[in-house]
Amino acid sequence: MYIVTAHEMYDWDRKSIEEAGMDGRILMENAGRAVAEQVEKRVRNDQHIVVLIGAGNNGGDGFVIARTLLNRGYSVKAWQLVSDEKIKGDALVHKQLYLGAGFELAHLTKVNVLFRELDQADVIIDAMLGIGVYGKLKPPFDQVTAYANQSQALKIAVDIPTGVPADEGITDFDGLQADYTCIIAAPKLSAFLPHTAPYYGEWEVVEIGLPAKKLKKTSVSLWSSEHARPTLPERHPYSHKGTHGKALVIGGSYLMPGSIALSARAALRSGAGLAAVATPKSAWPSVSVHIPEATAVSTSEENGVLAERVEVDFTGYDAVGIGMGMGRSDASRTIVQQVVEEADVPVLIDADGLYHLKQLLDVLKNRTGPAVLTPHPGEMAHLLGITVTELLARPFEWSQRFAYNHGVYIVLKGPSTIITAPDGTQVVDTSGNAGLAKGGSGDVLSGILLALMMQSQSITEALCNGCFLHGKAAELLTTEGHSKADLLATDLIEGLSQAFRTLSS
Ligand SMILES: NC(=O)C1=CN([C@@H]2O[C@H](COP(=O)(O)OP(=O)(O)OC[C@H]3O[C@@H](n4cnc5c(N)ncnc54)[C@H](O)[C@@H]3O)[C@@H](O)[C@H]2O)[C@@H](O)CC1
Ligand SMILES: Nc1ncnc2c1ncn2[C@@H]1O[C@H](COP(=O)(O)OP(=O)(O)O)[C@@H](O)[C@H]1O
Ligand SMILES: [K+]
Repeated sequence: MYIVTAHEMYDWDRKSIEEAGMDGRILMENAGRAVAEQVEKRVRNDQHIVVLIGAGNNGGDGFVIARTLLNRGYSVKAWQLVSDEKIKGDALVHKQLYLGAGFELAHLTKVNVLFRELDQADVIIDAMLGIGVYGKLKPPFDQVTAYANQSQALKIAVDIPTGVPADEGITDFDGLQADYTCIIAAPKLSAFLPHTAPYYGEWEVVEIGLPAKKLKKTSVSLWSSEHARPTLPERHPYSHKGTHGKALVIGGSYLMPGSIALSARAALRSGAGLAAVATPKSAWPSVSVHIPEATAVSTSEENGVLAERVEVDFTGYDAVGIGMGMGRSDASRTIVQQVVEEADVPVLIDADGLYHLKQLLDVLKNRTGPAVLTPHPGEMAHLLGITVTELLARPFEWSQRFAYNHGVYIVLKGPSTIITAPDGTQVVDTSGNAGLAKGGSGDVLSGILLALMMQSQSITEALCNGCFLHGKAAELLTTEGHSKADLLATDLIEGLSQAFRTLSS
């Protein structure tokens, strides 16, 4: 499923009408009816519904919704919040159809009268403003939105909650806090941004008859189980351990042996044929106890951390992961540099490896083999030299710029993880839940990604599937047995079995 900007949405709409001969009035009818169907699933017909209607096409959808629900016997009061001359085009056609059907329309004169009505409402349908919003809400939308936000009624937004921008980059806005948003035709970028996504509540996308072929291929899409199922690595009956790849993970330290153990174990649980660990000798006993299947690479150490170079031949491995629990000593930076310069196989850089990478960006640019960076927002902001707030206002744009300029893959982690390829194409994975907000989850993800990178044709697919399995494992574990509070990274590794089984069945 493609994720669109407001511009891409308008472009799709325009081409459907101008090139495919679609009629905007039919699209509006389809949109309103599709939303009404979703409303019916959530609302009983003894509940009182208030539909708030604005000036644009979002308001036009509101007229269709009100008419459809009234025809089906629901108790509905439609409120037009703007003056008559502001209702134009397709919205005016549907206003006339609404009135022609003999239904009553209330006009806003004094906001207090509307507020008394909202006090009586069980359900508020927000058809005030859609993707055409610009700037902060003007009266009466600002007051009505603020009042609705205080209401206990179920709030259902049409396409996008009023006031919320469709695109990234706008942080100063007042938005309607919806419980559920019925998105028209394609999810907008803001459904995946940490500062705007919470306004949507739960959401779903409804199809309204826009010709799929008229949507210009957008650069962002959404990953789902339908993509994961056919692209997950298969295990051929005659395969051997070498077929599934030998991973080398470099990291860990005397005081932080856990991270590298989690990564190595997650890699083997995700199908890697072999895993070797390069960690200080003093850390190895604590690591190996958690992962007897892994082998150790001989290393030298200084004060419990890896010293200078690791004496390994990278050509003996199918992928290298570096940084987990490695520490931030100068010596560990030289090892990150060594890996970036010398390992031609795909390299995944995480955690302390990313900290060092900030000083190695020129080396990174000159690298020819694939590189995958797996930052959380703090690490990504550090790499870019900006604040986390600046990053999160435009995570798609920043990731795209960095991936393109440095020729790397980026997995920007979060509730909506953004996977960016060096050519700038982006995929969003929304699997997972707050059970993952605990130290160690990221180390597990690195191991999963490493294993899938070795077993997949496409690195992007490997990264998308890895994030999806990680999130799915958390979802399955917190549906049965675990809670989001008690879930540990080690549980997540064991939960991978169920995630793999669910996706392959
Ligand atoms: N293919 C499509 O794109 C379709 C879109 N539809 C609906 O149309 C919507 C987009 O329609 P429009 O482009 O008319 O946009 P809106 O419905 O968001 O209305 C924009 C109008 O609202 C006013 N406005 C903008 N910012 C404001 C602010 N800050 N405070 C107060 N008023 C403000 C302006 O008068 C502007 O013209 C979508 O969100 C969707 O609900 C559907 O009708 C069906 C088809
Ligand atoms: N609230 C959340 N909802 C969904 N996923 C989350 C949430 N919080 C964290 N995650 C996921 O958990 C992982 C955390 O990674 P990271 O911050 O690097 O953790 P650590 O390095 O401490 O193990 C990422 O994959 C991230 O997407
Ligand atoms: K709306």
